[in-house]
Amino acid sequence: MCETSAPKLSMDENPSFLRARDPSIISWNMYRNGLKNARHNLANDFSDVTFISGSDTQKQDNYLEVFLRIRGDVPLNNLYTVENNMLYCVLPEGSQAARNNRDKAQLVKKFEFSHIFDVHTKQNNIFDLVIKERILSFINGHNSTIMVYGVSGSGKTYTMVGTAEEPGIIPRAIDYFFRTIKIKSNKLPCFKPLPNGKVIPLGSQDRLAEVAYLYSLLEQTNGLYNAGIFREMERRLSLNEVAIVDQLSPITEIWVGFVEIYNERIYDLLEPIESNNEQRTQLSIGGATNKYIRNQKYVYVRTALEAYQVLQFGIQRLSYAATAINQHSSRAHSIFSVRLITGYNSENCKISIFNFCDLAGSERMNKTFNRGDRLKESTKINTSLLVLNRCINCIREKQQNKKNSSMAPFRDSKLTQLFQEALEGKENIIMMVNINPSPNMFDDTLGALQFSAIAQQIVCKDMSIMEDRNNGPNQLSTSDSQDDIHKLREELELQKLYFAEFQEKAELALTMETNHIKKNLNEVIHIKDLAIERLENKVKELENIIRKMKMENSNNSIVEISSSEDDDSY
Ligand SMILES: Nc1ncnc2c1ncn2[C@@H]1O[C@H](COP(=O)(O)OP(=O)(O)OP(=O)(O)O)[C@@H](O)[C@H]1O
Repeated sequence: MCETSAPKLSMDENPSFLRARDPSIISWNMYRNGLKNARHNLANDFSDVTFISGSDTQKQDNYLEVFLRIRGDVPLNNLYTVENNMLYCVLPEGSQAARNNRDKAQLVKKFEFSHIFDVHTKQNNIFDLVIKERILSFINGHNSTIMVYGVSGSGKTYTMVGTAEEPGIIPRAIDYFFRTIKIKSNKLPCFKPLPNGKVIPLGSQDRLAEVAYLYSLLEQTNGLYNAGIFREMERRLSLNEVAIVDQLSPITEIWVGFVEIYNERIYDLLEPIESNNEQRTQLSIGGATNKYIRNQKYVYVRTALEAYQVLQFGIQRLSYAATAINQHSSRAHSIFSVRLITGYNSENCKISIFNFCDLAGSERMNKTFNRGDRLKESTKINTSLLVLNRCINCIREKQQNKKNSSMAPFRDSKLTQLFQEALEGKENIIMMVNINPSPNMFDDTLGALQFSAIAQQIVCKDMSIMEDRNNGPNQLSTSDSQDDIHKLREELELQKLYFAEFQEKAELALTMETNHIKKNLNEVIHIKDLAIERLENKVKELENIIRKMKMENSNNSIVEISSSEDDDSY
């Protein structure tokens, strides 16, 4: 058995590509320190000289990324305006928010997001901007979670799953995984992921049994129908470009799991359907710090079609119902989980996990008029979302005030127990908040926006997604690229000299008579400007090299799919 949790990276342990390979960064720090000292000593004498602030070049905190998607088929009604990554909303007359608002001058609220996907956004825009880079990171061994949050009917499931014509994040991700890492479609699995993040080798009987289990699930879905839809979707998605993997590890296996949390109970959506047993088995949570779902079933898949069919198998069993807000409303939180096992042998393999978490939507009783089972469901949904809100609030407060000793109530809901590590910023997690801009949903929407405002203040560990891209799928291979890199090294050496000269001048300036300093500082600033220009050129050159590498790889590569510019709906 091999120990297998994806490495958790911090900025210090794993500097990103540029940091790791760029010796000029050391000079940059020297330069920055030099400037700080110079500013400290000289600010009084030369108030007209603009210094670059030390904080400008210091690493910023890495905040949880929160994206907003505004439902596309509902007019904005002049209530919402998007400007860059800001959302402005006018409190509509008659809304509870307007009634509660004591400060009459402040009838507009402002929320900032990592990015806003407005009503014109296509499904592929979200995938390209938010998910693609995380898939590359996942292929390189890092865990990722995406959580969609919002009021009932705001478009969460549409964003996550989508339709046959407009596939959402999960089908696109499935298509992307399998086009990037091609697995032989008749291969038997060698290892199996356990729910606790470990992996076990499989004996020959077990390997056959796993494939038999997959077939038994596929038989129970409307396989042919799904296959037709998927083939058509796959044909259109295949017009989109994917990353290229030159070399696959000898062991590369994909397994998928799918659970729902319904009425605060966890059910496996991939467990066998027992025709004579209506009762579903409830699963419990295990693990001390890293929580997992005990006995969760993972299914081995070798093609995108198989993965898609297993997804559909689970979706058919998800708890949906019609409510006054949404004809097809998810009554449960669902977690579709992809596990990738890579490595060389049983002693040396690792697993990475990508969780797609579609939260059930909050809903007000006075909007849904729910009764009976629906009412019980909404109460449980609202309670678990409230716990999520409280946890987010508490984490934010603790991070901002280290003396704050209050405990976040993770244990109060299954959802927050499972995602505690991620919510605390220790794993890579992003949130997609969906809103329905209809005026009668305003008060509920405002609640979701306020949640997002708090969530984005959570500080996360830096997962340094960037370095994976450069160490992983796109590797330097040709002699041309080597030459280019060699030239860049020479350029960097030159820059180091520039920075050293700059440092020397700055130090000299500090020791001089006041009337000489200005002249020297002007020289220093000139050298600095030159160095910055060179740095900028270097970045451009690097970009060109990477572009060139991709083209070269695409000529020799295992996988190459051309892109089509005129297809913007996929
Ligand atoms: N961007 C969009 N473009 C077109 N239709 C959309 C869009 N977003 C949502 N819809 C439609 O709105 C309806 C509600 O969306 P969806 O079921 O995804 O909401 P939800 O947030 O998941 O709701 P619930 O929490 O109740 O499950 C669906 O019919 C969906 O097709």
